[in-house]
Amino acid sequence: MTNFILGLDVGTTSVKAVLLETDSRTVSASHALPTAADISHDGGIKAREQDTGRIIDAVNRCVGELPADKLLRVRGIGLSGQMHGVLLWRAKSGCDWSSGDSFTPRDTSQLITWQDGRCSSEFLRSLPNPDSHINTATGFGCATLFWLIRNRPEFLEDLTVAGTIQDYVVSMLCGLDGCVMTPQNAASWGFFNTSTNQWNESILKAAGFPLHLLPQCAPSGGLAGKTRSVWHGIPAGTPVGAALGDFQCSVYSCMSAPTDAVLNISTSAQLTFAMPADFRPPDSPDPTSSISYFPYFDSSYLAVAASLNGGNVLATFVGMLTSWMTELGADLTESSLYEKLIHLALNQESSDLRMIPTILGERHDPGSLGQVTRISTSNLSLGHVTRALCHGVLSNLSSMMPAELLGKAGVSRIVGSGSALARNQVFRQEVERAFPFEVMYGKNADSAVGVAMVLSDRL
Ligand SMILES: Nc1ncnc2c1ncn2[C@@H]1O[C@H](COP(=O)(O)OP(=O)(O)O)[C@@H](O)[C@H]1O
Ligand SMILES: O=C(CO)[C@@H](O)[C@H](O)[C@H](O)[C@H](O)COP(=O)(O)O
Repeated sequence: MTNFILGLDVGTTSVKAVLLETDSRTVSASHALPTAADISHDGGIKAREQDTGRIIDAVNRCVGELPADKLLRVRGIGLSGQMHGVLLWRAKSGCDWSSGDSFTPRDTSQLITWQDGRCSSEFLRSLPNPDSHINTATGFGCATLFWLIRNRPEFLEDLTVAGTIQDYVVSMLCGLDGCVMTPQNAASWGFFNTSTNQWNESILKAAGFPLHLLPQCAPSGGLAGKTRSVWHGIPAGTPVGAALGDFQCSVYSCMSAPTDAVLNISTSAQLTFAMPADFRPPDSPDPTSSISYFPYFDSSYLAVAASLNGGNVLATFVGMLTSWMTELGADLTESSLYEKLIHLALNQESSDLRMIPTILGERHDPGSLGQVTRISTSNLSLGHVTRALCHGVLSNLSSMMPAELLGKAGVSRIVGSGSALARNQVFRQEVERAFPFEVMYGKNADSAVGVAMVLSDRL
């Protein structure tokens, strides 16, 4: 009888769930749901937070949509999700299982995400130098926790455990008292040395960081525990993998040769290729470099241009138009707006309007925000603007990781993944124009499939 692995990706915009057949390694069922979890804040500290209850509600609904007979035959659960972010919860009371075969969050904070901008450059300069090759940026878990200790110490009083949102789900499913984190997610928090796979404990301690909030480290691809209860029909005692990074899992789902680069566009965007097996990163970070080296599996690394400005650029434009239309008394759903904008931009093959769409800055250059230039009377249509936005996202990525660099690394093909790329043909056209390589689009190429494959390969 066929068995399945459940793969779940808790993204910034949506939750994706897939059932992967263990024998054939094919996707048998899948479902995605938006989390609609953003909490609005007015200016001030540039906070970007999400409501934990809404995210978990989307996770539960998404899994609940999968075929019940197949959920009974799930033999392993893998989670990936948005990296860098942090939420806190109270040990032993982080969730409530009393409603039956699913859980709801109880004593938790909101999720402070990778898009958070509260750590200014001045604040980051006040932090100790890490013993890590990865530079600490705003939105990184350890930087956010430092900010909370210094600015909102009361926030940490009753909450005793910290992790990413995907680590939280794993802990709740397994009924763990603490948090288990893989190097993939730990590296994304900063102050973690990927050569020794250890936190910078002495550096953090000397700077007054609450060491008890550092998760325990587990290998990427290893197990965190077993489900403590039946969950949507999935039997109690089912093995659960320690959570992985969404970026590494999207690569796992579709990189089939060392000559492949992977381009993922979801809320953010990443262009990446695998470093040779013997590559070891430098001892210290280069804060001005647009390329970083993130741990993959078994001491290997991926070189990545991780852009903060991907599908969210278009989502912000759609959000802006929606609110303008509301103010003007018109009404159009977001999905029909996407459809119309994409259609209009496809009819506008190119534009002389120039958009630098870095509305969140970039980690290597946080001060460089978006710009629009070459505005004329003839390039103000929605087709021009949408085309220029999509072109700008790809130009920015190709400036962070130029084609020549990819060529020198031996790349001969780009594999596309992520739903923003899959759903937007204008993005796909711009990828093909930005890079002189064959571009192919992975079928089912995304993080939920990747994390299920990892578990299936390693269980
Ligand atoms: N109806 C739509 N048509 C085309 N693109 C869309 C649509 N809705 C959302 N998107 C794009 O998808 C992006 C989110 O992709 P998703 O894979 O859900 O993100 P994440 O994995 O970060 O949660 C948005 O930022 C937006 O660019
Ligand atoms: O910075 C990196 C990797 O270094 C990020 O891109 C990482 O993948 C994060 O998880 C994303 O920013 C969030 O992912 P997504 O929701 O945009 O898919």
